[in-house]
Amino acid sequence: MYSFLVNPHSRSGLGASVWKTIEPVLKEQQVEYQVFFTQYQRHATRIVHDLTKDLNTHTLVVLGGDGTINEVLNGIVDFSLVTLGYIPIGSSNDFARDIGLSADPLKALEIILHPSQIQTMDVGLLTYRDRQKRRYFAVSTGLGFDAAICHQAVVSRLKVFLNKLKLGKLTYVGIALNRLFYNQPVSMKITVDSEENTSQTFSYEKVYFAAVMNHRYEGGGCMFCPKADATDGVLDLIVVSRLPKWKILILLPTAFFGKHVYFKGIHLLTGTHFSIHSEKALPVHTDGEPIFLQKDIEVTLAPKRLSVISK
Ligand SMILES: Nc1ncnc2c1ncn2[C@@H]1O[C@H](COP(=O)(O)OP(=O)(O)OP(=O)(O)O)[C@@H](O)[C@H]1O
Repeated sequence: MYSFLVNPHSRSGLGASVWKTIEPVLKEQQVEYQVFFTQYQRHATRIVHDLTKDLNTHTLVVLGGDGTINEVLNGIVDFSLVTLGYIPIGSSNDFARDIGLSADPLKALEIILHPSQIQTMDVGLLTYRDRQKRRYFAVSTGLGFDAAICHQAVVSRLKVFLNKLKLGKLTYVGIALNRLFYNQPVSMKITVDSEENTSQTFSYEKVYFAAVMNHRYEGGGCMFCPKADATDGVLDLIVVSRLPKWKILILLPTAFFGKHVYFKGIHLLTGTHFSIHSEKALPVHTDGEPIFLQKDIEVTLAPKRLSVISK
């Protein structure tokens, strides 16, 4: 039995119309399925928690964007009991981009119904407020400028307008320029635990953002950590610091090709646990979904991995 989680609101309303093309195929192929439509923010988490708390195996199929994937992850009671299928219809789709999932909903559905490859993927775990609060992430979590863009995108009318023109990705470019102008860089102290159980602390001045990535892309195709691999058992960190704003304007387009790594001021590290302390409270996101301002976050890997239909 397939359980479909449909965010009708994804890409400003595309979700509902895509479902209308998916459902006839399921009926025609006599697929056993149930469907849940999300009605409000974080509803997907609640639905998935209720579904998976029976501790049976489940195949969950998400029709939405990275934000819906994030909400679904945070509802799963035991990752090892779930197989995830994904029909990417969001604005940024960074999770799908790295796995190479088809952007054509009917092709993606065909793969989900007849999979030839299931990948076991790492899941990231963010904790904050002295580990009292936690959120899983599929793609990345970040503190600073990248999260400020996500915070702004949630309230942006620009996103709705550009999504209607099928140019949703441009939302992030427009908002990035705006945030770059207003956000001031800060100092950060970052402790990284490596795979070999060594721990090192680094201090950075004038940091625009620090992002811990499980996949290579965030922000709608920026390959911030070109070596990130969601199957390697480690997380990748990027810190962007000590760069004049005009240089960041030049750097950002190069990040679409992973060429930003050659700029002085880009720091890349890998590890299994990161403690990040910022001089000031900054916006935080997981998979593009905003979390209130934080000064201290910790990022690590969830103890269990998730099976994802990839081909
Ligand atoms: N019925 C609903 N009405 C309003 N918002 C909803 C509804 N269902 C889910 N949401 C919210 O929609 C937000 C965005 O969803 P999603 O990530 O699927 O699409 P997107 O923003 O277009 O894509 P991306 O995250 O890839 O940019 C999530 O924060 C989710 O909580």
